[in-house]
Amino acid sequence: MDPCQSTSSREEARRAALRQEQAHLTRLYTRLDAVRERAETALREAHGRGGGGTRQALIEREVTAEEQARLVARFSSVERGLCFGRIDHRDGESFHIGRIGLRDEEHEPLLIDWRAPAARLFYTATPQTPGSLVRRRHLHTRDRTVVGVEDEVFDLDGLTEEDRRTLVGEAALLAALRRGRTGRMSDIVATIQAEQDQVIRSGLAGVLVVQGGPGTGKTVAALHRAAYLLYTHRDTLARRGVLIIGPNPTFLRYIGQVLPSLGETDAVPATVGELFPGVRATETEEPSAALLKGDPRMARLVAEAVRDRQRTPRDGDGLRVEVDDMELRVGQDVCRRARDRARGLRKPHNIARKLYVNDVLKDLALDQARRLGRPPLDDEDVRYARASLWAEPTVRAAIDRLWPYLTPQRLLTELFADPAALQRVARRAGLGPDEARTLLRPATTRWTVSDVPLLDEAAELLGEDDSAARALERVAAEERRAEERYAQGVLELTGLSEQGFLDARALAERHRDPGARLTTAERAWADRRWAYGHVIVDEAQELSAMAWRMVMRRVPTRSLTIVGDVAQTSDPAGARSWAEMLDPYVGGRWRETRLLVNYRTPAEIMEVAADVLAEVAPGQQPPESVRDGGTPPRAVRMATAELPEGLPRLVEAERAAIGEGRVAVITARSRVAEVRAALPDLPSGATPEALDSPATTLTTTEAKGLEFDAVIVVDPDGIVADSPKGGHDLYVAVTRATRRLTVVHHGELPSMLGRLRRVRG
Ligand SMILES: Nc1ncnc2c1ncn2[C@@H]1O[C@H](COP(=O)(O)OP(=O)(O)OP(=O)(O)O)[C@@H](O)[C@H]1O
Repeated sequence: MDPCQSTSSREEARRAALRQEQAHLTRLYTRLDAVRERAETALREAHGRGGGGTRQALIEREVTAEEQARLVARFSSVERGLCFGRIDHRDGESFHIGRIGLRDEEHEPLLIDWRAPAARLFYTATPQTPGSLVRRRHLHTRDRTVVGVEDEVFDLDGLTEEDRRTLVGEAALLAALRRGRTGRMSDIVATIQAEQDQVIRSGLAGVLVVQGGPGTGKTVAALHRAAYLLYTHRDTLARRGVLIIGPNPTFLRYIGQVLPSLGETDAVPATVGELFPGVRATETEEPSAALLKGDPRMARLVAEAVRDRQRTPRDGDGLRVEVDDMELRVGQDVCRRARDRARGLRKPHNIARKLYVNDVLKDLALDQARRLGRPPLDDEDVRYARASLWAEPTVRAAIDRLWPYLTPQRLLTELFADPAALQRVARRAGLGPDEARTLLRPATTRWTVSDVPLLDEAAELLGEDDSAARALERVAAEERRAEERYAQGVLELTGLSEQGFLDARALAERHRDPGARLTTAERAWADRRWAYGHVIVDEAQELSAMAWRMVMRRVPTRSLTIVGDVAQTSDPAGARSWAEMLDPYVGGRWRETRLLVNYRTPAEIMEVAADVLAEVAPGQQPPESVRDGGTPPRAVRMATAELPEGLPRLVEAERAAIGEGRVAVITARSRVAEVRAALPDLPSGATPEALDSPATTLTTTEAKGLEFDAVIVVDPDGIVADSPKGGHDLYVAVTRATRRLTVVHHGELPSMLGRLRRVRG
């Protein structure tokens, strides 16, 4: 802003800038309406063409319909905030920046996609390093109207006379940060900061770790990175998909709108508890069990559990089976040899089982022939006899006892419910008797989040007998190649290959059968062995060593973005350092970016959080707040007996204080029942309504990654005492607030919260 401008000339400048930008915005929306209309018409026509015609016509119609539907969805998703910025270059060229790229009828650019290289300076230019920019302008719009503009001038002399007259200044970022929370994370395309831009546009290959304190925009930057990578590497990533791992279902709902609002739908969100198809675990373990189940020694335990199911008969007589009133026998030594031979294959248990079964069946067949007085069997006779013996339920049952076909679920359910087997297997895996007892539980217990990596580990070691499927797949692969060659021809004919939305393989896949019409996300979701093109792990500090083993199997290319804060680790099996977690997989070949500015929590609250951090993780640096908050954070003393009356009163007062925003009451897992009883009308953090309600109750675990206008933390001592990482949980809890923080305590206020202003309840 030009300091010499008087108030009235500033107002005049503002109005002129608004008029200028409104004219361009109107043009943009007119163009958006036109391209959307065209896509809708094309879609209607494609649907209207009926089912007849040649194969070529059928494929063309399919291509058109799918692509036009995709375009309609994309154009509709960018309606809000279509254009949010403009950059002016020294050579007089100027570009408007928006959610998507648009060109006019003459193919001249009207709007540059925020992810395109031409938009980069909008995010990275600073007064020290402006590049070729003379000005950056932020546009504030409501529906299709420009309601504000804000300029940063890098070179006043570089502006034209008219531009100088329309200079306007106002902090776009701070305006965005002060907005009341809606219960859903919003995109930040308009205000991405330079340090975040580096994260977003970092290359696809390799492992990028984004370490940063609470509120530094790690999550939001990672989501924009997903959108950027999908835009820049669409060919690879649209086919293989991007997996986004978050700490719990509420968090995934919280971030769920960001990518669709950026026009991207190819990402697959999941918690660790959902990564094993067919199991959807949400419950967590007691800290001691969670710690043990996350320990890398569990990989050995699972391996030993599998070996334990590859047995030889205990009876010195070997295997004895009744078939047609005759007892057949196979000696113990023969069974042992068959077992050793099958193990020697070094194949998964269920695959190696075939060899074992064949060996034992052969000996049973020989024994049967001997007992029936038949002449020696040739190979053909053996094959026949084996097949008919395998059809006998008694034979199957006997062999199953020695080398059963196992699913991961069966293996672990039976292991955890069998004290003797657990002790035996644990001893062989190097675990102590007490540790084995920690794992013991009834067979009816539901799967927990910590069980899921163990199921995945078991699935790797057990394998599936898919030889028949593989034979079919070989035939299908040849057919597929022929279809792709054909589809490539169609794409070239329709010109769609140039637009880059679809490639021959994707087209051939979609056309082949109804199953293939599933989206990438749907196919990936159902397939445990799906290899993603890129994986983003949020709140990554919470993942145990066993969970990392599972995640790494999902991304053999090791193209990952790992987002987290080791100072916020609350899972007992979580990370103490990134090196400890990552080195086993990439041997030191990972790059780290640190985000240092807190965009969420006002400075007054962050000072309190910094005291907590100094106590629980000395040496860790808290991030610096970008803004002051006004309301000093406070402590309210309330006896436990007063909670039923005092808490609802407090929640009401906070709601009144913040107006439109959201209130959260956060407490320890051990206190949450009591707190929920005092606030029966509030939904709990684990329910789908939690985010849409004006107020909610959460445990510290459920509050991970979320934010609220006002936060009431109940019983800080209880939070600290609740688990070995309780201090870190308290740090998480006090850093969830965007405006107001209240701590409710019944005893003495912990000294690390001494900075809070004490008030009466
Ligand atoms: N450049 C930005 N412009 C506008 N808002 C931003 C920007 N960067 C971050 N924010 C906002 O700051 C808040 C915190 O961001 P985010 O949740 O991504 O932080 P985080 O580092 O993941 O935090 P935590 O570790 O505590 O979960 C969000 O409301 C986010 O939208």
